[in-house]
Amino acid sequence: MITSERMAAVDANAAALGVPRKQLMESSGNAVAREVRALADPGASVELLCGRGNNGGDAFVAARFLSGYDVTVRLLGRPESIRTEIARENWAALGAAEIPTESVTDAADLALDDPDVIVDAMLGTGVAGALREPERTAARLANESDAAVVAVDVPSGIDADTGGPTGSSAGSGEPTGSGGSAVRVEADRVVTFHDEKPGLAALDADVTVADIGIPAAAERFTGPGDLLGLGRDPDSHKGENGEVLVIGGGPYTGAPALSARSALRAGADLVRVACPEAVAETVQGYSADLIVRGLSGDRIGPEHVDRALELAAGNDVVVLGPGLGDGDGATEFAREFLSRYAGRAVVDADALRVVPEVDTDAELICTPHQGELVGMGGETADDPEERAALVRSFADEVGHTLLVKGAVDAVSDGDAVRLNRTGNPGMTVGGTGDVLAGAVGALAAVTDAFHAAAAGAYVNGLAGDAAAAELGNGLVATDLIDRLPEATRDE
Ligand SMILES: NC(=O)C1=CN([C@@H]2O[C@H](COP(=O)(O)OP(=O)(O)OC[C@H]3O[C@@H](n4cnc5c(N)ncnc54)[C@H](O)[C@@H]3O)[C@@H](O)[C@H]2O)[C@H](O)CC1
Ligand SMILES: [K+]
Repeated sequence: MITSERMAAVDANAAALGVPRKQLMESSGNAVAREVRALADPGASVELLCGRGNNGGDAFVAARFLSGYDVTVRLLGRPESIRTEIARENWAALGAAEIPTESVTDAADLALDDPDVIVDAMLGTGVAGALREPERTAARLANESDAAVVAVDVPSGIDADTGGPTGSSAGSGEPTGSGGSAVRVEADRVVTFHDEKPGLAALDADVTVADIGIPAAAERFTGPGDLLGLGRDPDSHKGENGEVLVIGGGPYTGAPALSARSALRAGADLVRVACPEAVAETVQGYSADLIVRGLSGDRIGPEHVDRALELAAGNDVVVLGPGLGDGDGATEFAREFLSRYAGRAVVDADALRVVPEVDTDAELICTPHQGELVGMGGETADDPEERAALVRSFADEVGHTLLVKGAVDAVSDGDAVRLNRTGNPGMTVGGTGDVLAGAVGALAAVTDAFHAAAAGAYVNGLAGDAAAAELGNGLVATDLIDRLPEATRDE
């Protein structure tokens, strides 16, 4: 099963792996044509109802694969209004190949000549709201005809994620808000691409999943698609893009500052640091962009839990551990803090060891390297696939998301697993783990824990690769921070 949102991410990842959308559309169109061939012999009449997006583009390709059939390609809209370049290219290819096309803009001009097969390629996953005209009328005509109806990717008017009508948030199959009942194509067959869609199972249609050549690596590994949708809403206000509290420092002062600055560069609006008073000035000295809150004394200990919880309450995410040290008081603090905190937290460094034993309502993203993973009671292996399986089962066991750092990072929430290949040996320098924890913290303020961990690993490695390209093995952790804004851009 794959949601529309994940499908878009995987699509972008495939393009980054050298399999561009045009190639995918070619395979999609081919798969649609195969379905038509299975339904009707050559000579049969096939009406392709095409929208102006890529769903329509799939049908332009299908028409090319249907030589021997009496094909009509009917575009709902003017050719100039075809929205994507690849769909336009495939439309142009029809003309060049002398495959008959028609374009209809007015619903009143729509009529179907009793075809044997109708291909519904009006709307796929790019639909917004209930069907408009002329799609609405075309859907009615398709439903009234005796033809076998083959839907491309998803029947037009159906939300692929819910199975309900498009434009209804309930997705329950109930009519949409504007009074009229929702029109949707009642398909006999659906050719859907790459993987099953959650909304198709309940439909009264035969569903075929067509492999369109998206490599498994596009799902298995992080890629640029994992950043889609993480960009800022242009209308947002200060604080809406994430408020992060870093709790750490004491024996080390650089670590919490690195995490905090990283969170800012990865997109958080406000980042606060709670650290011992004795080092507060030093931490503040690293950057005027940080809001530093002192906790009495020179080490964080259990006496600071109340204050830390108070500070945490105003934030979306806590990053716990950078520079905390492994003293008994710090460990006790981490244990008690987590047992009383119920929000979302990234846990790193010396705070990791308390995770397996602590009883917490918090949602944690733990960022151990192999050694720390073993320290937590987890297992590791040399083979990356085996290691990924172990990370998955350990995440399931502890009930939290794990991001296990290595040459290839492994991320799992106990269910899904994603691997990250960005990064380079130059990043074994001190502080890059603090940068990662901060970046994941910033992302966890705007998306779910698993997505934040995967995207955080990806951007951290990408920033490291950009730094290494310029500085080789001379890179330092702050070089990554400087390159995070570019690495996190989602276009
Ligand atoms: N990897 C993939 O996901 C692949 C997908 N393919 C196909 O592409 C479609 C999705 O294409 P997209 O261009 O994003 O959107 P649509 O074609 O579904 O439609 C967008 C288009 O339709 C118009 N529109 C939107 N809402 C309405 C409405 N309520 N009523 C009428 N018209 C509407 C508007 O103009 C939009 O721009 C996917 O389903 C697959 O079929 C591939 O080709 C292969 C890879
Ligand atoms: K469709």
